[in-house]
Amino acid sequence: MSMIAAFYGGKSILITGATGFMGKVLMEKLFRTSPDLKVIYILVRPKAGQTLQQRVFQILNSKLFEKVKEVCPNVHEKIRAIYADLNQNDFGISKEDMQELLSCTNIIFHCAATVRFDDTLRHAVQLNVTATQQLLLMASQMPKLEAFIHISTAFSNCNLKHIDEVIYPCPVEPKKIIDSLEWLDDAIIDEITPKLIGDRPNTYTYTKALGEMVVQQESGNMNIAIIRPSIVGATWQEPFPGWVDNLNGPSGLIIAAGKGFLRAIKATPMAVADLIPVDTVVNLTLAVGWYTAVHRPKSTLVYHCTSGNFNPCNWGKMGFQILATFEKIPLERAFRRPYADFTTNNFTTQYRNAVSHRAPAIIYDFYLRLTGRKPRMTKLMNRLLRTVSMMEYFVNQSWEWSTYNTEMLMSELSPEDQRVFNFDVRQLNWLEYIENYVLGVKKYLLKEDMAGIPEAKQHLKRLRNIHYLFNTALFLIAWRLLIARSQMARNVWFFIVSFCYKFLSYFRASSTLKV
Ligand SMILES: CCCCCCCCCCCCCCCCCCCCCCCCCCCCCC(=O)SCCNC(=O)CCNC(=O)[C@H](O)C(C)(C)COP(=O)(O)OP(=O)(O)OC[C@H]1O[C@@H](n2cnc3c(N)ncnc32)[C@H](O)[C@@H]1OP(=O)(O)O
Ligand SMILES: NC(=O)C1=CN([C@@H]2O[C@H](COP(=O)(O)OP(=O)(O)OC[C@H]3O[C@@H](n4cnc5c(N)ncnc54)[C@H](OP(=O)(O)O)[C@@H]3O)[C@@H](O)[C@H]2O)C=CC1
Repeated sequence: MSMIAAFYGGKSILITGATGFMGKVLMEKLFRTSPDLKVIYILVRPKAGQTLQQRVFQILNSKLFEKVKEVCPNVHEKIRAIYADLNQNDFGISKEDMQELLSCTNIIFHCAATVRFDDTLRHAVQLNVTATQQLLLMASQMPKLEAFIHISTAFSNCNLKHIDEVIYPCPVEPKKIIDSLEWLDDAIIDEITPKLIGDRPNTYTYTKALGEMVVQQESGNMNIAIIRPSIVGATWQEPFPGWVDNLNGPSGLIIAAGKGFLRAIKATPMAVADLIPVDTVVNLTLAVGWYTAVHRPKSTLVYHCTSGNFNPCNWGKMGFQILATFEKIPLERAFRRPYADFTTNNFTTQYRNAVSHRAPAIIYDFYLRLTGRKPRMTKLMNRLLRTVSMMEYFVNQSWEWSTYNTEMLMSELSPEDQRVFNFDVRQLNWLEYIENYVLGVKKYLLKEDMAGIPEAKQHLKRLRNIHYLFNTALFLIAWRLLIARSQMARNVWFFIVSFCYKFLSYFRASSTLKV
C-alpha cells in the first residue's frame, strides 16, 4: 500500500491554479491514487465566458480525467470550486467560503501564477508575490493545516550558473516593492523594471524569486516546502504519455516548427535542455506534501525538479528528434516543410529571420492579397519571432541545479511509493518521450486526427515540389539577369548550351545507328 496515497485519504486539499497545466495533472493524480480524499477546494475565476461550474465540468469531462472517473465515479462531488480572483484583496472570496476554507483545509498546493515572460512588473508582482503573501496569511489562520507547498521555478535564480536548494535573497525586499507599486504610476514602473530585474531576463523569473522570499519571511511555524521545476513538458507516463494542453515552454515552438513557420532558431545545440515531464513534477509535489506534513522538517526545504544532472538531453538532440518525428507524423496543413537549424551567431540569426521567416511570409501575404484575401502571415510571423526571442535566453546556456533534497526524499520513499509517485528521471528515454510529446501536441493540443496523416504527407510532397519549382524559377531569373549584364556569364552560358546540344546530337546519332 502506498503511504503517500493513504496520507491524502480523508484530507481536504486546497489548490490554486487548478485550471492550469500543472494544476489539472495534480488534481487528476490525487483523485486517481487517493479516491477516498475528502474534498479538493479549487480557487477559480470565471474566464472566457465560462462560469466556474462550466470550467470544472470541462476539465472533468476531458480525456485527462477518463481514468479518474473509473476509480472515483463521484469525483464531481469531491471537487468544490470556490470563486476567487488572486488579483483582488482577500481574493474576492465570500465570507462563507473563506470560513469553510479556514476551518477545513489540511494541505495547500499553491500553483497559480502568471508565467508570461512579458507581463508588467505590477501584474507579475500582484500574482506571484502579493497573492502568495495573502495565501500564506490565510494559511496561518488554518488550524488543521499540515503542509503548504509552493510551486516556484528552477529559473527563479537563473542569474546564477550553479543553483542550490536554498532561497536566495533579492537586493530589494518584496515588501518594499509591493508598497512602492501601490503609489508609483505605470510609466515609472516600466522605467525602473530593468533596474529591478537586473540580470534576470524577465519579470516572471524575478517575481518568482520574490515569491520565494515572501514564503520564507511569512512561513511562521507552518510546514512549508518549495518546489522548483525546470521547463515543464507533456506527460511522460501518467495518466497516458504525451498529454499537453497549452503552448507554454517548448509546445508552442514545436507546433511552429511542425507547421513550417519556424525554420531556424538561435540556440546552442550542446546546451542542456532541462525539460521535466509534468507528471514527474506532480509526483514529486505529492511526495513533498506527504513528507512535509509527516516529517515536519525544521526549515523550509527547497526541492529542485530538474532532469539535467540525472539524465541530460541537449537542445540539438531534442530538435533533431522533433524533426525526425515530424517525418513520421506530420502536422496537417503545414505552411512549409518542417526544416530547421540552430544558429549561434547574431548575424546568421538575422539573415535566417529575413530569408527563412519574413520573406516567405511577405510572399504569402502578397499571394493572399492577389487572391482577394486578408493578409495575415507577416503579423503571425512577427509574433512568433517575438516569442522566439524571449525563449533565446533559455536555449543558449546551461544551468546546474543541486538536488540533495530531491534525492534525500527519493531515498525516504518505500519501494511502492517510488513506483506510484515516480520522480526518478534517470528512467526516462528521451527519444521516446519527445516522440510522444510531438504526438501529444498533434492529438491533444491541435486536436488533429491520426487518420489525416496520409493527406498531411501528400501536402508536404506538394510543398516540396512547389519549393523546387520556386527555386528553379528563381535561379533562371537570376541567371537571365546575369547574362544580360555580363559578357563572361554569356560566354559560360553559350558554352553550356552548345555542349548540351552536341551531347544530345551525339546521343541521338548513336541511337539511330543502333536501330
Ligand atoms: C548539432 C546540430 C543539431 C541540429 C539539429 C537540427 C534540428 C534543429 C531543429 C530545430 C527544431 C526547432 C524545434 C523547436 C523546438 C525546440 C525549441 C525549444 C524551445 C524551448 C523554449 C524553452 C523556453 C523555456 C523557458 C523556461 C523558463 C521557465 C519555465 C517556467 O517557469 S514558466 C513556463 C514558461 N512560460 C512560457 O512559456 C510563457 C511564454 N509565453 C508568453 O510569455 C506569452 O504568451 C508570449 C509568448 C510573450 C506571447 O504573448 P502575446 O501577448 O503576443 O500573445 P498571447 O499570449 O496573447 O498569445 C498570442 C498567440 O500566440 C500563441 N502563443 C502563446 N504562447 C506561445 C508560445 N509559447 N509559442 C507559440 N505561440 C504561443 C497564443 O496561443 C495566441 O495564439 P492565437 O490565439 O492563435 O492568437
Ligand atoms: N509551465 C512551466 O514550464 C513551469 C511552470 N512553473 C510553475 O508552475 C506553476 C503552474 O504553472 P502552469 O500550470 O504551467 O501555469 P498555467 O499558466 O497553465 O496556469 C496558471 C494557473 O494560475 C491561475 N491564475 C492565474 N491568474 C489568476 C488569478 N488572477 N486568479 C485566479 N487564478 C489565477 C490560472 O487560472 P486561469 O485558468 O483562470 O487563467 C491557472 O489555473 C506556476 O507557479 C509556475 O510558475 C514552474 C516551472 C515551469
